[in-house]
Amino acid sequence: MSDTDQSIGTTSLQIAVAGRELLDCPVLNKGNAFDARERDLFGLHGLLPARVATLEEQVDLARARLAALPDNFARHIALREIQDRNETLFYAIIDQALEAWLPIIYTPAIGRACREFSHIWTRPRGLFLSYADRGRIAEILSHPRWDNVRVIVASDGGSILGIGDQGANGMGIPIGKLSLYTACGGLDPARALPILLDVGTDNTALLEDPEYIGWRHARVRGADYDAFIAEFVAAVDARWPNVALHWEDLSGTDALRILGRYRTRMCTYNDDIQGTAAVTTGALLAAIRAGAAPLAAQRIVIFGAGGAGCGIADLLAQMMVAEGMTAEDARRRFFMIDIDGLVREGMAGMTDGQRPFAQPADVASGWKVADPAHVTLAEVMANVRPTTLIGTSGQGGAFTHDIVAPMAAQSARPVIFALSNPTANIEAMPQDLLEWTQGRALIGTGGPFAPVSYAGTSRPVDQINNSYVFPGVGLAVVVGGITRMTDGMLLAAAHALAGLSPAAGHDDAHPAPLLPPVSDLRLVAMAVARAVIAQGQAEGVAPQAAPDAVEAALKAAVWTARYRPYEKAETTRK
Ligand SMILES: O=C([O-])CC(=O)C(=O)O
Ligand SMILES: [Mg+2]
Repeated sequence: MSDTDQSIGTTSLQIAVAGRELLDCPVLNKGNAFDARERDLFGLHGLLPARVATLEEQVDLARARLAALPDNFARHIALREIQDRNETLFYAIIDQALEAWLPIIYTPAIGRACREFSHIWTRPRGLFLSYADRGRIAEILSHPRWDNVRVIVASDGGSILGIGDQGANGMGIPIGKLSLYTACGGLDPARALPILLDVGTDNTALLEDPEYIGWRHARVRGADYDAFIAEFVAAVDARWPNVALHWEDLSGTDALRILGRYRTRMCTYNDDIQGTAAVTTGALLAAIRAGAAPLAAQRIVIFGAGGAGCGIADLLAQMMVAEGMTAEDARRRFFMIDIDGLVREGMAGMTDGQRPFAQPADVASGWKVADPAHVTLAEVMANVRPTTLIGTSGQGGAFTHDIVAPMAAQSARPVIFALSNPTANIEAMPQDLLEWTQGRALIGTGGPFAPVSYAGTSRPVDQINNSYVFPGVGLAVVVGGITRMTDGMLLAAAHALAGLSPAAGHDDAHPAPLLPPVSDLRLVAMAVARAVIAQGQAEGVAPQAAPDAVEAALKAAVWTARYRPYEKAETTRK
């Protein structure tokens, strides 16, 4: 298969398979849109009905069928089946109306799709590498089918969205994230590889489900788990030296440990930690432009001190330092709350990600608290009087009226980002947040919400989702030849995102969103990619290239959902 010149619609692809094998290959299949010439060339006569359809006709028909289905879960399943049959058609369906389709192919529908993955799974996609396969990972990866892979999303299903351990059912997420790499970042689907590292599960409902598709075993942990990951990473690195290895939805401590271990050795990043941090940082920058307290005056409470919470604190602190604060002063601005309450020095079980943000052991000595050994969110809120409250806890409804309302009394524009996903796990509903703060809060959520009305105005709800960042990062790696993902590049992504914010001219009469709309995610991915490549060049982790050349390469790399004419490669098998 040759690369195509996207600017010339007629550039053809050299195809080395034919007949039924061609129809069974989702990245090449056109269904009944193969024309007479191609039916001749590839031996498709008889395998397809006589009428030759266009992509547009296929899209219209599919959209009508999808519209007739009872709900978005049914649409998710149907779309995934289309994707497994014909990827071009799948992306053409969701093209043009990303805002409408994202909640169906991704969050929140994907939450239920993961819970029920064993029951809706029909065809193989990507790779399931189970612990029982250890010792032969390199062999499995060696299949020529994967020769063109440039971006891998890998999960062990340990902490899917806000819904916890889903074992092998977590495969829904690598598949979904890679769909967004293509839909938003223009990644050629032939270069995408979703991987589920099946190390067992501790989810008893799954272990007891006779239909469970995964390796029926308690989750492997500790040194055995790390050795399995090490074998996987070494095999990936040897097979694809320039691949982007994206980790997703590992449990918090595994996520931080693995990222720390490998990020200096290869181009690898963790989306929950770094992607979420970059989008949150970009959104906070935008909120500050819209009237939130300036960075130097921010006090930030983060409820949920796992990978995402720690990643957000880390990147925000780096931004504060970049703007002139000392590292010590910056760290003290954060109040992280985990299962054991406010994270303080000397606490048992503190993770490496939490340690820099531990408050002094006696921080609460002058506060009124019920149990000094466990300082709660409500107690922190009452005593710290934060300007920003961020939820990464997975605990639906944790931000109650009593937690939130006092913020409005203390700051003109409190910032509240309730990021947990899917909808049942969100810390507070946007409508409530606005009402409890008399419409003054600058709010954001992790998933999609319809605009909410407050005092006669309709207010869009910003989706502070890492899909504003990772598609652009992937594009940067593929086009820019990036070899390491640095914090500087994440900050550059955050600034690029804030640069597109509609919020700069915000006033009370004309409330504007913090982030550009989801329908602009392609534009956002381009801006993020540009910024990440420029920063990578400045840091010496990407080859130098003139901005014009980068721009041209970015445009040329973007895959679009249309059928290209096929020619027979020399080696076509019939
Ligand atoms: O997937 C999303 O929508 C955001 C995310 O990474 C998570 O919640 O784990
Ligand atoms: Mg995630």
